[in-house]
Amino acid sequence: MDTLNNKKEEIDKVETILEKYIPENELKEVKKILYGLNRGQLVQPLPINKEALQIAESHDFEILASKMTAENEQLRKSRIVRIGVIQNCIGAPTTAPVKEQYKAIEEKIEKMIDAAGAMGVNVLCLQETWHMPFAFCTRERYPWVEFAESATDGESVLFIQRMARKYNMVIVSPILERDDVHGGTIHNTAVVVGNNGNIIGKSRKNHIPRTGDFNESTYYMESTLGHPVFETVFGKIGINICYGRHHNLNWLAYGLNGAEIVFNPSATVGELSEPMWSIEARNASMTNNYFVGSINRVGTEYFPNEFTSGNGKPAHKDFGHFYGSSYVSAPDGSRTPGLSRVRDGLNISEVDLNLCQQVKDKWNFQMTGRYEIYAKFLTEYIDPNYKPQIIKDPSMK
Ligand SMILES: NC(=O)NCCC(=O)O
Repeated sequence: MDTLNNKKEEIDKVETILEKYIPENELKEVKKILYGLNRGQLVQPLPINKEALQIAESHDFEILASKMTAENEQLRKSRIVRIGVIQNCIGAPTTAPVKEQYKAIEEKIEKMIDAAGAMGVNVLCLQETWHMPFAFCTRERYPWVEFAESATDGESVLFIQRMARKYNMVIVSPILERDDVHGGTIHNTAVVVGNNGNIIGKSRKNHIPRTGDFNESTYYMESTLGHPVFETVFGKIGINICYGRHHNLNWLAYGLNGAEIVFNPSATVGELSEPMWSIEARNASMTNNYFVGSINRVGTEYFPNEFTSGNGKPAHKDFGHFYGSSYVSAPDGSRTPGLSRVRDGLNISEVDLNLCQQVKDKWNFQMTGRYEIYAKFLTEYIDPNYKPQIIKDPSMK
């Protein structure tokens, strides 16, 4: 069997279908409802230059670009940054030697970063454990743990540092990390590389899934690093890795620590989560008043040995289809179109970070949030003797 990519026919994207079947004037209204408005108008396309288009065309990936604006202020200058998110399928079968698999992905990513560089992207994020297949369904150790690498001088980290330096770009690089200082333990980590190629720090996955084939707790534990926000020359950045997007308090913590952009590098499949994909991160943008870059891998990855999900269904060799659809959502509730469900792609958004404070000043969630009552509630709730506050209708038997 071909262990590389899509075998089943998958639709490319919802946007193409809407554009194909809905008349132009009605489409505008539909888009307003589905994608929201940025300062009273649909999120506008940003012109893509020739160089970036050529790279995308000759290396067979999609490139999208949008623009979201903020009001001009009297005292603060606009803070325009270009955010990029990259999605990709693996580059070689999961049965190829580890080094070969890594190199095949690195080659693709290099071209996509070149295109981001040509478009003047300032802050870029790759998908969850971008340098390897998402093999955590298998529960096998080898060869998958051999992809794990040091967050300071691993092969992919050195590569990303080179690219960051080349394009004066902050790059968030989500990897499988091997922590040699702590007994060679493995973590699901995002390394934050500054625009000078320096390592600013790292964040780790806070919530490890316990659902379906996502057997990740076989490999790594929950982060103990909190909710770090990295202050960079292009804004304050947090990283909420994949399954953390189902946890509202996780999103909240990055917001309370001052994030202006939160990335959600993910690996998730159609049947499990696709209806939730366009809602959760966008909701987090609105309620916490920051931009979110949501990234999901593409393709179907086949593994050599069968595994089960513990749900009575037959054993199988793949997770299902990773549906891509990476997009950026804004604090005002608007969002960009998504990338393809089946192709590699780079989605760029030019944004004004001043929008974060402007939306805070409009909605006042930070003034109306009752953090003290939630803190009290949670303190009581985690007590083993907690009694739920339920008032029962006395007329019920
Ligand atoms: N990678 C990962 O955490 N996936 C879990 C599935 C999901 O959250 O949709």
